[in-house]
Amino acid sequence: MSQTSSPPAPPDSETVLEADGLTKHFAVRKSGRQAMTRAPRVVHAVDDVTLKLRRGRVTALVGESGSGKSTVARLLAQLYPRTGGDIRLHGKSVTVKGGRRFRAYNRKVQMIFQDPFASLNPVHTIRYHLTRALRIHGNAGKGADGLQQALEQLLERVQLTPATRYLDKFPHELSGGQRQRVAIARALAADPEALLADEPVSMLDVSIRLGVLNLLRDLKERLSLAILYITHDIASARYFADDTMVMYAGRMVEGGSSEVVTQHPAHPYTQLLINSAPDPDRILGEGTPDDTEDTSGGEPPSLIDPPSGCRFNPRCPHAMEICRTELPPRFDIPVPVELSATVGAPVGEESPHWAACWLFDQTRATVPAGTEASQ
Ligand SMILES: Nc1ncnc2c1ncn2[C@@H]1O[C@H](COP(=O)(O)OP(=O)(O)OP(=O)(O)O)[C@@H](O)[C@H]1O
Repeated sequence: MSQTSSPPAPPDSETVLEADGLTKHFAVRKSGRQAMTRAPRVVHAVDDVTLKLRRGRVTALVGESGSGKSTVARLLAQLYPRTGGDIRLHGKSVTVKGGRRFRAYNRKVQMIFQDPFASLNPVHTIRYHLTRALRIHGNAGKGADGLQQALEQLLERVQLTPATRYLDKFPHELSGGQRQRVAIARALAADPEALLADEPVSMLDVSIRLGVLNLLRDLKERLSLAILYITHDIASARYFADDTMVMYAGRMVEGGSSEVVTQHPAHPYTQLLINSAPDPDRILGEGTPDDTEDTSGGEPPSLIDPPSGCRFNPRCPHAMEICRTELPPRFDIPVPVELSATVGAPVGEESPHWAACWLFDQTRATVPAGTEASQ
């Protein structure tokens, strides 16, 4: 399988959407006597997540089930209020709760969900769904001809041609891949700058996943979209994403260029993910969506009472005393010489590879065997 062919982000690559210290705690409902006696408890779904989505680039957010990926996407889409942190669109802080301001934000930032069948109303045709989206966002053109032209252009953009073959069909008359293309077309009706794609191919038949990812990549290039690609499958991140961020138990643990993160994983959790999903060709036709789930090497912790220090420490083969008590900051990791041309210079103030892991604290102990690949 070929890897993503995008060049490194140029230093001036424009940040469309960014999260800074994003945090979301869900209140846990207490029942009966608990309500009288216990202090309020929360699920630490997302803690201190910082990321940037840039024009014309795909950023993958990878992690096992329950790590907080969907919550990050929903926070970025302003579907949930956040507990803390900031969301900036073109550098301006935005908090919207609904109404006109939400619609204006939503015009720039669109979300695509995992299950295209659930996101399309079965009683309405594709024409209805797309017309509604075009009208809401003021892109329906002038008169009946303008609308028809806009509808056909949308379906052509997602490679459903001739458009007239699909416009008057109902969702159940389309295949899963075609439905997901319609869901993408509906998102494009807003003419967005950022797309938040929450596991956009994991419910599709393996034979058509690659086609949908290639379509998203094509749209990224033609429309200069900033795309967040959420997945369990780190192999597909290497194929599809320019940059990859790894999440564990609500926190970001590693990030950088996809090539370096997937070929020279630094954080022991990323190494575990890669070792349990070793076949980069699986996306092309082997296995099922559930195969991508990593369940090896222990269980993720409770997010109601997460471990202190590094949240991965109870599962980590290299855990040291400090890992149990102190939260690791991000440490920059040198890019291997053979990849430095591909990965390019750091973008702005950012490192092309970092890990939140005490193993990479140069002022401390030597790096243990098995983690030296990216040193
Ligand atoms: N509305 C909610 N109320 C309470 N807890 C929630 C809510 N939504 C998510 N959570 C919890 O937050 C944590 C993160 O969930 P999230 O769905 O963001 O993870 P994920 O990485 O996207 O998982 P998956 O890949 O299974 O979708 C989980 O422990 C989940 O149970």
